[in-house]
Amino acid sequence: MTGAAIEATGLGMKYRRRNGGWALRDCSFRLPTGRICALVGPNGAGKSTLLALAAGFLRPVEGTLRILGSAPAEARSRMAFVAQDKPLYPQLTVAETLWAGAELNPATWDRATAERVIGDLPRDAAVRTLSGGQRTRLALALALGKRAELLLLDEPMADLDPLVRHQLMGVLMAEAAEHATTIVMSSHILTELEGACDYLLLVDGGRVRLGGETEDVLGAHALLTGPVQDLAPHTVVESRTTGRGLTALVRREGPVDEAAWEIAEPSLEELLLAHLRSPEAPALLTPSAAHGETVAREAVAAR
Ligand SMILES: Nc1ncnc2c1ncn2[C@@H]1O[C@H](COP(=O)(O)OP(=O)(O)OP(=O)(O)O)[C@@H](O)[C@H]1O
Repeated sequence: MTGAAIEATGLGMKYRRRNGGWALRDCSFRLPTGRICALVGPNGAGKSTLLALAAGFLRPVEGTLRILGSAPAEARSRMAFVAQDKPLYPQLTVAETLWAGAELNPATWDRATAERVIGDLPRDAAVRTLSGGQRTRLALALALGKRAELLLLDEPMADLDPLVRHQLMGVLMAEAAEHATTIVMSSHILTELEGACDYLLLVDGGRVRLGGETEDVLGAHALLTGPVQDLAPHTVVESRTTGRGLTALVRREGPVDEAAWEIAEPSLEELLLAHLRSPEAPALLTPSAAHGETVAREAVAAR
């Protein structure tokens, strides 16, 4: 088994201002190193909370979190975190911000990559005069220039125009491939994640509902269409009656009867939407994402 970039065991987090409600609860999972992980889930699911805990910006109320084998605070020099609000020093210029990045990371600073991310942003512009998308580029340049082993990116592409988004996704993927960087990237734009991410974490209601290699999680499910009503022995995530009988997204529990069903593999979007519409569907963690005895018992082997 490869090393873990993130290992969460019984992780729970409450905010004091939230009247005792859990922002995250009972989260146990493992993210192997070298993966590009899509962190998805509805608004308020707990994605930013999970990333801030991993970055060591918040402390869990329950459970433990190991980042690259250490406590989050001890792993800070080996990871980079781009928070949703992209905090930067407004009074500095672009050039001064890059200089600060180089000064803070003298051993690892990768100027060429940082410059590539910055593109044509005027180096003498003050950060406070930059647009939202330009600030994002600068924040990503700092994160990528640090040459971290783990990049935690909270909706990094949300305010970028399509051209820049495409270009920066390319830079991210190239960096990940060249340096085996682990990337965790939250996003609501599923099409953006589909081609780029090889690992998936679906968080919903403060819990991890799906975790593992995207291919394996998708492969563990099937879209079935047919005239029959009996879906046993498969676990039904979502089903609806259509003109052609029944269409269902199921978790395969053994071979599917090919004579009875038209079988298709769901797209990432179909899989995620079906789970979000069916909160009662049981969680699925593939073996590489399962961590701890309890989770291992619940883990479903990828088919
Ligand atoms: N600073 C805070 N104080 C109090 N409650 C908070 C705070 N930050 C987040 N929460 C609450 O914790 C829960 C999880 O929020 P979080 O920001 O982690 O969700 P998210 O999945 O990142 O959502 P989004 O997709 O909208 O960014 C929400 O119910 C939210 O209201």
